[in-house]
Amino acid sequence: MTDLTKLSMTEALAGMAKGEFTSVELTEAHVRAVEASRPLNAFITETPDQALAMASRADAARAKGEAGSMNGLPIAVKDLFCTAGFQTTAGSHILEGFKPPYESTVTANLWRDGAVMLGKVNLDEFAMGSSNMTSHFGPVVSPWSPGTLVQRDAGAEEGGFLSELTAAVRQPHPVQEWQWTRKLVPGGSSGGSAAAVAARCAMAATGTDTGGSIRQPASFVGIVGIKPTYGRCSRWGIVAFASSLDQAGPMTRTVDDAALMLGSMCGFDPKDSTSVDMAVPDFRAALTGDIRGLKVGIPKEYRVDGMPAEIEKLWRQGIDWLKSAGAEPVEISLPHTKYALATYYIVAPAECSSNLARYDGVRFGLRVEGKDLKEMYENTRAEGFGEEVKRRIMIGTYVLSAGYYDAYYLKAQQVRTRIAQDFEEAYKLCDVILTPTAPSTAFAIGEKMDDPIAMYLNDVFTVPASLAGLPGISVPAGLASDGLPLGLQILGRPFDEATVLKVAGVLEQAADFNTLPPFVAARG
Ligand SMILES: NC(=O)C[C@H](N)C(=O)O
Repeated sequence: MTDLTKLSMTEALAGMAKGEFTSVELTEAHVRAVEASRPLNAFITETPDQALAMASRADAARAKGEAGSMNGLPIAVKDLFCTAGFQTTAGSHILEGFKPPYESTVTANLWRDGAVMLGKVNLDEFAMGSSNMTSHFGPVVSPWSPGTLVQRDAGAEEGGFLSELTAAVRQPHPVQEWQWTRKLVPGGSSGGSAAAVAARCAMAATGTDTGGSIRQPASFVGIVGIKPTYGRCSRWGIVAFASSLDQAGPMTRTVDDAALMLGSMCGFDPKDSTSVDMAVPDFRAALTGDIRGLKVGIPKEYRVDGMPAEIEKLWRQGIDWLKSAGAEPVEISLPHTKYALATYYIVAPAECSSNLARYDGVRFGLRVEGKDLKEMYENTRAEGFGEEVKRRIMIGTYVLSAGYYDAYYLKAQQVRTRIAQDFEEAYKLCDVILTPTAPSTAFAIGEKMDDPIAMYLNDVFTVPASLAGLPGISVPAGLASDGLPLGLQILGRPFDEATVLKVAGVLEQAADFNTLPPFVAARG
């Protein structure tokens, strides 16, 4: 029988429709893969019982002819989405043990369409980071990290304290252990989502992207990740980081899967005042492969100093691929790009400082007592938040404070408008924009942690579209000379995810990226 964990979601749907296997079988295979992938630390909470119960319901629905668009597909959920009755931590100590009494709209939509929940996956604390290193639950290890599978003879090792008699009757059994030579980050903040999908333990995962959190990890682990237009997916029930930027989106192994899952996740939701009441197109139908005559903008300002030659080369390769498919590259200018990072790292912390004020020890999760109410607040927040979150709360509080508001926050909002106008102008000349997703391949766990600015630079190509609220996708485009994946990013006009996905499909075909991460190749 085929290895069910290697199928794409659309292949699995076809297999289940033909009766080749059931959702329960598909889910069991993934539950085993989740267990085998524990060395990656991708999951904060595994929910195998829930998964199998949902899978049987999906099989029953299929038998009755009531299969939804995601029927029976086992997926992972970033631990930033509230899941009713299941711990939702946001990767933070302050929310440890918090079981929401309600379900986020995005996950509710996925369950409505028959998807199966394998568990909740790790992330940077409150989605603040580009490495998954800021999680209270420890870093996630990328399945691309080099290492070897070691067979250890457990029986023989235990021999030390077994009597000779027991040792004689006991059969030594081999234990498989993965030994890392170097541990790499999966990117972030949706690092657990990225690792789980790349490691073939989840067929897909939900992610969220505030300044690149879906696209950068997708690039680091060689998968597809789309951040839809701001307002396309409901933010209701997603733990808020920066409300004017946060967007949910799918992380998958193919563009077709991304189109399928996005269709299920999005849609108007009256519970989110920024949700846009607009029909959801059939995203899969847009994947025609026909991009003849389409104008692809190449922003000259994205040639940043110090960008490795390899990334530049891959970008050129991407242009050639689209050209041979009949698209027309045009040079465009996004003149305010150089202010995007600084703008983002004022706006996002400002909103975070306000959003995170609610964690006071009274309403959710952790409470650390003190001699009075004020001391209880201080103790709870001092113990509950990690370093990066505290840094952002402090920056945010500073830029919003009297005397600095005009100089920082207001100015940043004005620059944000300029950045959005740059894109408006550019889209008069082109239909989509092609750029690299990230300025490097994955780095080692521990690197850049003492240099926040170096960490923030990861977002240099992703934040401009976030500030402008535009859709963007990262597609795996190849391997760099260090053997690690690199992605290319396609940005589109507001609510034109269909074209973004169509172009992504063409890139996907041209790149034909199908290398398995070493961790998966060793698992067999
Ligand atoms: N949340 C995100 O989109 C990630 C971004 N690197 C940040 O730390 O804000």
